[in-house]
Amino acid sequence: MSMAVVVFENVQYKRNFNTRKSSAKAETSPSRGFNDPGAMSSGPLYLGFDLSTQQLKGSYVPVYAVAITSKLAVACEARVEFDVDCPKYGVEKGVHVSGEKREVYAPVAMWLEALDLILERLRENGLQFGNVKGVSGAGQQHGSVYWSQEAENRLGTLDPSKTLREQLVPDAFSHPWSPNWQDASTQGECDRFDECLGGEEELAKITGSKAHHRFTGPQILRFREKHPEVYKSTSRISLVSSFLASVFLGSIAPIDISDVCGMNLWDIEGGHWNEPLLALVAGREGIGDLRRKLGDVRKDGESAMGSISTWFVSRYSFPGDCQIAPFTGDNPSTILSLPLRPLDAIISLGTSTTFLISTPKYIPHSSYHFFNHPTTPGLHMFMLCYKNGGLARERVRDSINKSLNIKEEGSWDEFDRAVRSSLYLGMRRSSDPIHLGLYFPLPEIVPNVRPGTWRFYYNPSTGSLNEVKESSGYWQIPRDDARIIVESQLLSLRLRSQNLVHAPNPDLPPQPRRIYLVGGGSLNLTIASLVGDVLGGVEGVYRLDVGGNACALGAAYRAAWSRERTTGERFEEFIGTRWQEREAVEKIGDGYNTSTFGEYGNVLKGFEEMERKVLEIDDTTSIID
Ligand SMILES: Nc1ncnc2c1ncn2[C@@H]1O[C@H](COP(=O)(O)OP(=O)(O)O)[C@@H](O)[C@H]1O
Ligand SMILES: O=C(CO)[C@@H](O)[C@H](O)COP(=O)(O)O
Repeated sequence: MSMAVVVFENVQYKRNFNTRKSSAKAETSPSRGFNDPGAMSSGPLYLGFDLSTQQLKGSYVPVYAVAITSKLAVACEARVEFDVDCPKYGVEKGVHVSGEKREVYAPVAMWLEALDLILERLRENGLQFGNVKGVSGAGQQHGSVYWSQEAENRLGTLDPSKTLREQLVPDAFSHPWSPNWQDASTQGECDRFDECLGGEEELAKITGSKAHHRFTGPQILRFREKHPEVYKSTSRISLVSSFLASVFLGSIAPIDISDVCGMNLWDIEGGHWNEPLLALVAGREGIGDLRRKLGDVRKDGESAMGSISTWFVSRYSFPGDCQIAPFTGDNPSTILSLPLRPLDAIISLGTSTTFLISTPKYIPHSSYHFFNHPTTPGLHMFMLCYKNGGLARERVRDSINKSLNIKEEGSWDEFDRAVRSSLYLGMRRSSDPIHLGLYFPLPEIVPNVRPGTWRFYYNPSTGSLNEVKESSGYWQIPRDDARIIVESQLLSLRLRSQNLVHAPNPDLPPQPRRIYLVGGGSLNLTIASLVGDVLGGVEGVYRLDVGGNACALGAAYRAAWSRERTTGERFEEFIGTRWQEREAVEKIGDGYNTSTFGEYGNVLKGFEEMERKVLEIDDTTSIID
C-alpha cells in the first residue's frame, strides 16, 4: 500500500515525489506556510482527485470562510501508484502495450480499485469526510470508458458494504479497457478525420486541433469498427474525467466543456458537436445513437452537477449535501491550480510534457491545441503536448546510470551532473559543434514521427546539419544526451509557442512573463535552470509547492469555488483573493537571461530544419539506444 500524506505546519520542507517505493503508513511531515492543525477537523474541506497515467492522487483543501483572509492551502494528500499498488493488473507505468499496432490501454477495474484504495488511505489519515463540502477531479485526457446498459442502475444502487470495484466490475462496462492517450494505432482514422472537413487546418479551426492519434473521436471510430458488437451494446461513452465524476455522482456525468475539446468532435466556436464528424464516427449506427452515447456536454463550468452518491455517504460519512463540481482533463485542471495571468505559462513535467497558457485569443493551428477554458467563458487554453517527456528523460537517466554502474534505482544525480558537465547545446569549448537531438522512445505527437533517437551537429553560420551516428569525443553517448534531451525538448516548446507570447515590455523579446513548473520533473532544479535559459520568463521560473499534484489541487480549488463563490465571482477572482503566493509557489530559477536567450534563439531555425529532416528520413536507420 502506498501513501504519502503531508500535514502542513509552519516549517519549510521538501516533499520527495521521486521515489517509486510505497510507504505503508500515513506519514506526517512539516511543510511551508500553513499553520492550523484544527482546520482538518473543523473547517469545510474540498476534495480534488487526479486520475493520471501512472497514479491516482487526491488532495483536500480547507477553506475557513468566505472572508478575504481565508486560505486555500493543501492540508494533506494521498496517492495510489498503479504499478506498485495494483500489481495484479500487470501494468507498466500505468498501462498495457500490445499488438502489432502497439495499442496502449488501461484496465478500468484498476482505476476503481485505486479509488477504493485512496478513500481508505484518506480515512486512515484522519480525513473528516463529514467536513467535505465539495468534490471535483481531473483525469488524463482523451481516454474513453465504455459503459454497459446496466451502468446507470449499478451506479445508482451501490451497496455500502461492498467496494466500488466489486460492484461495478464487470457488469457496468461493455469493455474492460480504456484506450490511453499514448496510443498511436489510429493513423488511418486520423486521415479520415482530417479529410472529413477538408484538411488538418480546417479540422483545427473547428475543433481546436488537427486529428491526433489519441483524440477520442478517432479512438471511438477505431473502437466501433474493431468491436462492432461491443459498440452496439455500449450505453454511454465517458472520458476519464467524466467516468470518475460518474462514480462520485452515482449516475453517468456529462462531459465537461473543456475536456470535450480533446475529442476532435466539438465545434469550439459554435459550441456544439460537429455533425459531419459525428457522422464519420457513428457510421451505420447513426448520429442519434452516437449523440445518446456521448450525452450532453456541460457548458456550465461553475455550478455543481449534483450531490454525492449515497454510497459515499453511507460508507465514508460524506455529508449528504456534499456537492460534485464538474470534473475536467488533467491539463485544464492544472491551469486552475493558480491565478494564471495572460503571458504566464505552465509547463507540466509529468509522464507527458505539456505547455499551457490561458488566453483570450483563439488562434487554432494544426501544430498545437486549443481548448475551452474549464471555468471561464471567453478564455481558452493553449496547449502543446509531447508524449516523450518524463519517460524519455528517464531512459537517458537509466542509460547514464547503467554506464556508470549506479545501483540506486531512479537516481537523477548523474543525469544532473551530466547536464552540468557541458556548456549550452553540448559544447565544452566554444569551437565545439552545436548538438541537437530528438529522443522519442514512443511515437511522438509533436512532430508526428515514429519512435527513434536522432542526433545532429548544427552550424548556424552555414545552416548545415550532420547526423551523428556514434559516440565520439564531441558527443559522448549517453552522457551528453542528458543536456541535449532537455534543451531540445525546451527548444521545441519555444519554437511552437513563440507566436502566442509577446514582449512583456518594449525592451525585451517576446517571452512568457512567469513560467510555473508542475509535475514530477519540477523537482529537478537543473532542469528548471535550463527552462529559464531556453524559454526566458522575465519574472523567473517558479515551482508550485504542490508540484507533483497541481491538477488535483486545481480540482480542489474548483470544488471550493463552485460552492463558495459569491454571485458572479469568477474563478480567477476567487482564487486570486485567497491565494497566498509566498506559500503556494517557490522561485527556483531566474528565468530570462539576455545572452542564453539569444544563443538559443539562434538555433531555432536549425531545430526546425532538423525536425523536417527527421520526418524526411523517417525510414532510414536511426540510433535507438
Ligand atoms: N527529480 C526528478 N528529476 C526529473 N524528473 C523527475 C524527478 N522526479 C520525478 N520525475 C519525473 O516525473 C514523472 C512523473 O510525474 P507525475 O507528474 O507524477 O506523473 P503523471 O504524469 O502520472 O501525473 C516521472 O515519470 C519522472 O520522469
Ligand atoms: O494527452 C495528453 C494531453 O493532450 C496528456 O497530457 C494526458 O492528459 C496525460 O497526462 P499525464 O498523465 O502525463 O499527466
